[in-house]
Amino acid sequence: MSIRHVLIVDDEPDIRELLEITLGRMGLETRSAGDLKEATTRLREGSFDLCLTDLRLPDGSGIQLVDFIQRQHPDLPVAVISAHGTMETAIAALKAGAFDFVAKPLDLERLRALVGSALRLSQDGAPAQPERRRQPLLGDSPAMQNIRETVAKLARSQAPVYIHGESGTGKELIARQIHDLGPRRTAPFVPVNCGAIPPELMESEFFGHLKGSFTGASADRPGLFQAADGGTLFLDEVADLPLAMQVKLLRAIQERKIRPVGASQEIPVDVRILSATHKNLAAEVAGNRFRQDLYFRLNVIELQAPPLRDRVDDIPLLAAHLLERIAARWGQTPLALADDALQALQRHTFPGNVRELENILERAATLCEGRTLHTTDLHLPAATVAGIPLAGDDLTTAATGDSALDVHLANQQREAIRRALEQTRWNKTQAAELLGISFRQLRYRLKKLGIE
Ligand SMILES: Nc1ncnc2c1ncn2[C@@H]1O[C@H](COP(=O)(O)OP(=O)(O)OP(=O)(O)O)[C@@H](O)[C@H]1O
Repeated sequence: MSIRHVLIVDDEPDIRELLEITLGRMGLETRSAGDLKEATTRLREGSFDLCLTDLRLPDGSGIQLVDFIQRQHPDLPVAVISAHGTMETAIAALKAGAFDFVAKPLDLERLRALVGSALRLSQDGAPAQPERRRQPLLGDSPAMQNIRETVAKLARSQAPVYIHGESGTGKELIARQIHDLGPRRTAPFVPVNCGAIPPELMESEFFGHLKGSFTGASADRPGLFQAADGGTLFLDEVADLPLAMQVKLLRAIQERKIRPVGASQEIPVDVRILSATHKNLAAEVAGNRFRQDLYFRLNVIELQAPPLRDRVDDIPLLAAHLLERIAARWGQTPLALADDALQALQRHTFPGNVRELENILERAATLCEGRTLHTTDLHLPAATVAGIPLAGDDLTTAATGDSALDVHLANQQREAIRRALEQTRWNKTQAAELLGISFRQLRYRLKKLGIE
């Protein structure tokens, strides 16, 4: 491989020398600059594979350099060196697009790991995992444009990102994009639904186990951390982790080491952690259901996935894309969406967000006889069709009133739920998914509407 070049920016000669020696021993060529002005000159003169900059420079801040590199040399990864106790500035640098940060006094092992990852980032043209076609994160609304820009910046960093948003808003898709656009893209992206693992199997699922370590452990088995080594572990529904597991997870993240069940030795792992939940994690912390120390670890950077009802302008594009996806699955040409149907969709409140839109279109495409979907094909709630917006997702409030419209709406809901339950042979989890609502919402509605 050709020699890689690193630009070191620090005003302290001792630190510059330490970095030059450490990186030199890694076989890297270094150039140094003592301030912002010199750094920009060096950047103009030569081409680099990595820039390491101090955050405090005599003529400005390292964040200014991060900004400059983002604009002028977008393919160059930049990592920042922060003085001890200036976590906030380090996070600001990550948000500005820095790849990672190391704290002073420098931990050389950590520095070497950082440089290794950064150089993978600057290696041109590393393809994403080949077997999976990347799904785009669609939407032209300002909120989605903002998310895409932030995702592109966060992809270059190593920071943990916590994605908050309602069910079906695209949290997993956002996490995948962060992985796919970053230096870890050639390694696995491993999503795990923390709420779906039985508590007694959790430790073994995350950390693996050795043969014979418990009844049923008939062979050595690697865990999710090993599966994601070099890549990204996406902890979906992270609020559902039991407290005992939260302690173990925090340790694994802090130490960057895990111990498989039944093993006596710890093994090092290199995993970037992304997490998400539809719950309010801060409230979970306040209610003592989620450990504050783990919350701070996961939530270095927070991203909000906006609900679909707050970006109705995205619905036409999303609907067209989803209809194409459905048609491709069936080997057919996509159905068209009539104006009346589009308008009805834009009035709907989408408690299940993009996933609900997908389900509505899939159901409509299955049942529709022609090549164009009209409002009636969508089976939306009567109030939506009639243009009567109902607050939030709670259509069930309608069932408590006495008016003819209330009764009519309650009947409509009862019918839709019954149909979904029949279609899924009374599997409530699947029925909820089909209806684009959460399991809890379905249970609540069943009770409220008196469905046995
Ligand atoms: N902006 C988007 N562009 C294209 N497809 C999207 C977008 N947002 C969501 N989707 C699609 O909607 C579906 C749900 O998305 P995803 O699973 O990422 O949501 P989620 O927020 O993780 O859901 P949950 O909270 O239930 O786990 C997926 O099929 C995804 O591809």
